[in-house]
Amino acid sequence: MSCARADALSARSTLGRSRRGMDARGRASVRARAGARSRANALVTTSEYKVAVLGAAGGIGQSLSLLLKMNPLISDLRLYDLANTPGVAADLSHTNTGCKVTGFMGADQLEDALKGCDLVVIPAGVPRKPGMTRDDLFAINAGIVRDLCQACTKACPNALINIISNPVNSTVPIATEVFKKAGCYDARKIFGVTTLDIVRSNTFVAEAKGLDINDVDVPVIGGHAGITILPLLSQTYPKCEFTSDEIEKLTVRIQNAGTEVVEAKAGAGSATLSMAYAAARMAEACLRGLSGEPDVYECTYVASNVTELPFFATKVRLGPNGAEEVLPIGDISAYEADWLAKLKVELTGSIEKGMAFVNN
Ligand SMILES: NC(=O)C1=CN([C@@H]2O[C@H](COP(=O)(O)OP(=O)(O)OC[C@H]3O[C@@H](n4cnc5c(N)ncnc54)[C@H](O)[C@@H]3O)[C@@H](O)[C@H]2O)C=CC1
Ligand SMILES: O=C([O-])CC(=O)C(=O)O
Repeated sequence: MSCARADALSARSTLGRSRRGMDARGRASVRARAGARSRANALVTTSEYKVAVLGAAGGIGQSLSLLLKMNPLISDLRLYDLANTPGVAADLSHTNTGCKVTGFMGADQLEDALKGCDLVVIPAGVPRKPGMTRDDLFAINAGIVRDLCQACTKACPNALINIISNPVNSTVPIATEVFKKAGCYDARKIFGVTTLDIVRSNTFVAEAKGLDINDVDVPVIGGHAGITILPLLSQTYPKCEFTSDEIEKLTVRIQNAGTEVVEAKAGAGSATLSMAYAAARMAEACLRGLSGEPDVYECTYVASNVTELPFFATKVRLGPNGAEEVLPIGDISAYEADWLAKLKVELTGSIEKGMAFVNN
């Protein structure tokens, strides 16, 4: 499939972009109200996914858990954190959606939270404060992601893993090495969640060009930190003409958008609401792929042969086994090629740092 075709499909097929995701929820709720038992049963057989959120009591975790509780593809939602999950779970359990929610608290309950899960979403860890880079979080978050992934290798070795905890450029290699060591690594199942970069790019481009936000799709490749975030404005769908000034301003804004939020929050953390929204979209795409729905695409940071780097974010086709196909970068402009050369140097260092953390 050509990249342009994949862009077009992706633009129509995911939660954030789409009226389609909202329609699916609407349809599920109408069915429930009508009490159409046989149709509801048919729905249940294809919608019984078990999902765990690790770090569920945090800024991202709580909003994300609410969005996942509203997703008709999920029947069983497990909320794990070091503290406060009983309260978050009790609160969410009062919402009248067809999904069971259970809180798990403390390391003793981690494996119970994970048992039988199809998808594990990990926003556990500390966020940035003004003046910090994402790599400054490595000292704390690397160990958190390693330990949580070790528990996944025991309790749900076949689950898809969506890693949000920063620095994503290093935490995905960490997760990979943990699964390799445990003898249950499947490159198709570990994802760094870079969806927020796509969500932001689509928003900023739609605003700048006066486009319908529901129609815009900007692929973002590379990684998820500063200059490793590379929006491919030359591949914007629908096709758009940008001046060089627009390209420079949009690219730099997208690369620094996380910092824009960190500074606006002035010490109270980083993006949580937009991140929860983006993570819910990625989780839904993974589940739709698992369910056998064709043509589900997202840009995400995965094990990749697209460049000489072992991990790289490009558009990926999601299916019953996870990342069924990692799509190539496609044609890019000279401006983008310049950034690509620079980002590879930084990304290589972050990947090596993550791998060394587990192996040395
Ligand atoms: N991939 C992306 O695009 C983005 C990633 N992030 C990252 O997400 C992470 C979480 O951010 P926030 O939710 O704002 O932070 P937060 O501090 O509000 O929440 C983090 C939660 O993780 C929990 N936690 C810490 N250690 C844990 C462990 N061992 N097991 C289970 N839970 C544990 C904490 O108790 C807390 O509830 C940060 O690393 C942040 O940098 C944030 C925004 C975007
Ligand atoms: O900037 C941060 O620290 C959080 C993040 O990854 C983002 O918002 O993209």
